Amino acid sequence: MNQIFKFNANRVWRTYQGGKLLDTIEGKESPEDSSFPEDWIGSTVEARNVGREHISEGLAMVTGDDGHTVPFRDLLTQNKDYFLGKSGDTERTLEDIPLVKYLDSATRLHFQAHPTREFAQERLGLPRGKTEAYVILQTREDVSEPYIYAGFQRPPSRAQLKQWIETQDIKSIESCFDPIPVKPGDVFLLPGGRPHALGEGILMLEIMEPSDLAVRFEFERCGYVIPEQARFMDRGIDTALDVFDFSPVPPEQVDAEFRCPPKVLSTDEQGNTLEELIGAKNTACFTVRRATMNGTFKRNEEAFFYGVVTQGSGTLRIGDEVTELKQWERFFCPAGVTEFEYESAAGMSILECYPGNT
Ligand SMILES: O=P(O)(O)OC[C@H]1O[C@@H](O)[C@@H](O)[C@@H](O)[C@@H]1O
Repeated sequence: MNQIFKFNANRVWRTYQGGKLLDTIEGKESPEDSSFPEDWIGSTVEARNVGREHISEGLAMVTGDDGHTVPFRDLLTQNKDYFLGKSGDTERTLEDIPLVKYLDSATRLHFQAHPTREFAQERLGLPRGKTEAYVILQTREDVSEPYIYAGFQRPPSRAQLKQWIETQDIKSIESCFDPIPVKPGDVFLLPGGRPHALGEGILMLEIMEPSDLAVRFEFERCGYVIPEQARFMDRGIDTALDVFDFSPVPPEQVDAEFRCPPKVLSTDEQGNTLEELIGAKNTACFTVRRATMNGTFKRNEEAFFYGVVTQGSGTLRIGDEVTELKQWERFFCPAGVTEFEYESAAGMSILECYPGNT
């Protein structure tokens, strides 16, 4: 079996529309927006889609040498030591594996907030919350000012928000936010608790804690009504309101709070560069780096990671094993692979998504 696992598309049903660009990437004949706007890359997490419990979606499947198709996470648990490795002296578990998605929005998403890890553990009895990061890859040409909403610039009181949610006064809810402009290359970290909504026309790589927990406080978008059970994580509105971080993020603090300027970790005379996009100073939940190369780029890494080719093409070599990499392809590199080499004559850029420091 190859040491590097490549993944096929793994589209997941969501409450909003999008995915035309993902169809195009997959080479579909008539790309179109649909209720499958996300591709969960090598996912070890099952989607929570109320009303579709009879369908298992989210988990990535891989085919072993014996021809059997199994969930990728089953394969990982068969040899955790090799695939997941350790953090210091502590063995890594499935809960350390970030969930990585392509997300391609055709419409603005409904307003939502995700629990922090502490909230998930203390209040929901679940191991992980959903702090998430966005790496913007493309925006649609017909959307002139692509944006996201994040954090309350003008926070309402808890009682006020409760009333607006109950009466679905979306205009008032929206007035708490300013659109934050986004462009390809931008990186954001959205800690659990921060209310947000992604704008229309954005293709991004989303990296998050491995869960599918959301408080959805806008109940109808583009004709689709979110079922009651799916609004407040199957709890009441008061528990849902406890998820929110009401502290203000005034306009002049938005960048410092959410934007993550890349930090160059290393660069060489060939033009190979390794950057940290999300690191320990941003969150303990996961780490994201960008490797950009021209020619041969030798790498040493102790931790496992998901790699996503966002530009160009080339190869990844581990000893004699050579894996071809084309734009948009995605793969998993086990912790047991500590030395590898990227090679690209025409240039290639890879986003590498690692576990965090916890
Ligand atoms: O799960 P629904 O409500 O369709 O939301 C869809 C998406 O919202 C975004 O803000 C992210 O949190 C995604 O990870 C999530 O999948």
